[in-house]
Amino acid sequence: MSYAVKEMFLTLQGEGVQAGRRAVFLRFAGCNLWTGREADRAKAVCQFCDTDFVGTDGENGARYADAEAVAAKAGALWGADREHAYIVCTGGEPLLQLDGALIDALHDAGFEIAVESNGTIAAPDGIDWLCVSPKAGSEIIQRSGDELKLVWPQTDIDPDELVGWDFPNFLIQPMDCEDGEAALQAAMAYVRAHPRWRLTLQNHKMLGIP
Ligand SMILES: C[S@@+](CC[C@H](N)C(=O)[O-])C[C@H]1O[C@@H](n2cnc3c(N)ncnc32)[C@H](O)[C@@H]1O
Ligand SMILES: Nc1nc2[nH]cc(C(=O)O)c2c(=O)[nH]1
Ligand code: SF4
Ligand SMILES: [Mg+2]
Repeated sequence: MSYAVKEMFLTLQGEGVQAGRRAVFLRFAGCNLWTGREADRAKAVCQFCDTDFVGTDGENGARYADAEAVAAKAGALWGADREHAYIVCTGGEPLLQLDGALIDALHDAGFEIAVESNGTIAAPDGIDWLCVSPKAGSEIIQRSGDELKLVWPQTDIDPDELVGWDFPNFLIQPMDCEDGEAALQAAMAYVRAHPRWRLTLQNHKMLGIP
C-alpha cells in the first residue's frame, strides 16, 4: 500500500507522558473529523485543530510507494544509531493509514512506535505507545491505550465518563485557541479539582520547535 504523508521531521515530543523525547514525527495527510479546509471548520466534528494536514507538500512529504520507503526516510532522519529510536505517527488521523506492514517496517528499522489518535478507529496490533485524544461529538472506539489526552475545555464531553476506560494516564491539555490563557486557567482548575488527571502542556510551542 502507498501512504500519503504530509511531513516527516526530527524534533522532540512536545506533549504527554513522553514529552521531551527525541522523536521522528510522521504526519499523515487527512483526517476523518475535519477536511482540513478552513471553510469547513465550523461544520466539522473537530473544530479546534491546530494542524495543517492537507496534502503532501510539507518537509519530506510525499506519496510514499510502500512501507519500506517510509521506514527508510524515517531511519535517515533519525540517523544510523537506532538505540532509543522513537517515531510518533500523527496527522491528521494516522489510523486511517497506519497498517501492519508499516508497523513491521518501522520496527525492523529499529523504531519504538508511538501513535497520536482521535480514538475513532480501532488501533492495529504492534503500537508501543498509544495516545488517544477524544473529541466531543465523535464515537470513541478505541477505549484502551497508554495515555488519554483530553484537550480542554471542550463542551459535551464528560471527563468523569472517560476515567473508567483502560488507560494508566489521564492528561488534560489546554486548548490552543484565541483565548489560550482562559483555556490554561480552566485546565489548571480542572486538574486541581480532579487529582486523577494531570496537566500536559504543548512544550514544542513554547520552545519554538516543530
Ligand atoms: C493534530 S492531532 C493529530 C492526531 C489525531 N488526529 C488526534 O486528534 O489525536 C495531535 C494532538 O494535538 C491535539 N490538538 C489538536 N488541536 C489542538 C489545540 N488547538 N490545542 C491543543 N491540542 C490540540 C489533539 O487533540 C491531539 O492530541
Ligand atoms: N513537537 C511536537 N510534539 C507533538 N506531539 C504531538 C504532536 C502532534 O501534532 O500530534 C506534536 C507536534 O506537532 N510537535
Ligand atoms: S481529529 Fe486530530 S487531526 Fe483531526 S481535526 Fe481533530 S485534532 Fe486535527
Ligand atoms: Mg501538533
